[in-house]
Amino acid sequence: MKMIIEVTGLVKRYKDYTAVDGVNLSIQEGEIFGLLGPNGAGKSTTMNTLLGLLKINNGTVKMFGKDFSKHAKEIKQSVGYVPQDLAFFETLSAIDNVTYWGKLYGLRGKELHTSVQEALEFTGLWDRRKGIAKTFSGGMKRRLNIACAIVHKPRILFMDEPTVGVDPQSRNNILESIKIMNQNGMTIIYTTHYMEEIEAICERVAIMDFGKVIALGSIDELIDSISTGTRLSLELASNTDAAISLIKELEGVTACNNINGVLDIHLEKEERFLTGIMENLIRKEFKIKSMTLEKPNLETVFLQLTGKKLRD
Ligand SMILES: Nc1ncnc2c1ncn2[C@@H]1O[C@H](COP(=O)(O)OP(=O)(O)OP(=O)(O)O)[C@@H](O)[C@H]1O
Repeated sequence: MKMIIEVTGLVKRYKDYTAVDGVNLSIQEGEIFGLLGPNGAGKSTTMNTLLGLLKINNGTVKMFGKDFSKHAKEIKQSVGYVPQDLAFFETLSAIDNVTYWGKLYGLRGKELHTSVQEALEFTGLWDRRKGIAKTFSGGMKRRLNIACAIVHKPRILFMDEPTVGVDPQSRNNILESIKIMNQNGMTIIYTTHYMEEIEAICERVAIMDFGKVIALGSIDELIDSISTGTRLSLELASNTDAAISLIKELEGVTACNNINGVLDIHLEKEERFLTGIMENLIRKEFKIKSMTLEKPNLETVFLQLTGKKLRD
């Protein structure tokens, strides 16, 4: 697998405060790589150092196999950036904004014209190309932000929380377009504190907290790495306490408590333990009124590693 970004021992300090503290990352060409972490974890700072927007205090960054500090100008030609804050001119039209960014990246003439049209078509803004940016809805502004970032057809696209403040439909549109860009060969680095977005689009993820990468791998690998299993909430028609005695004895059950009349059951990971509980309850003629199942996810991984929730 070809590494398109290699980061070693990255440190970034703001005066005395260490915002990025010895980060190592290897990002493969063609993947959608997620940087997940709570507010202030150091995701944007990491991204901004990789983009050369912030000077690093220590460590090395290589992109396309080249040392960033020596080949910054050349590398930047093949990199795009969708910043967290909207980065276009409010008083210009969509087409003028994207053309401006295309020119900044050195596009001219027919190539510029075609690339601008493609970027606006891809983001669904071609029909509104003459509209002034400040009159656009939140979702359209986010899409314009993306169009400006991809006009020069970068090989790597950094996206810093590109769905902040958009409605669910626009969010889904943005996530779908990221998948299409990726299928067309673009490597995407995506930061968010929404675990659901990472689960929807990313192949691998680095979880950050206090400037450090505390876990790195595919979503399945990270979930497999923790001991927390499935949690089952079960409401029975009657005989809840009798059910507790039964369930506690079953294989794979690590805890079973009565919380306000609802059974809170913690299970080891395998599916067969859940089947075992159901079979036993039915055999003993317990009547189930309702049940919910909570499988471990990236939030659980974060909780187990740090003792806190992603969005605390
Ligand atoms: N210019 C700055 N000067 C001083 N401290 C800063 C500066 N920028 C960021 N920080 C601090 O560095 C830490 C990491 O910030 P950063 O923006 O990288 O986090 P983040 O994970 O991207 O958070 P968010 O999800 O809120 O964007 C925070 O504690 C933040 O307050």
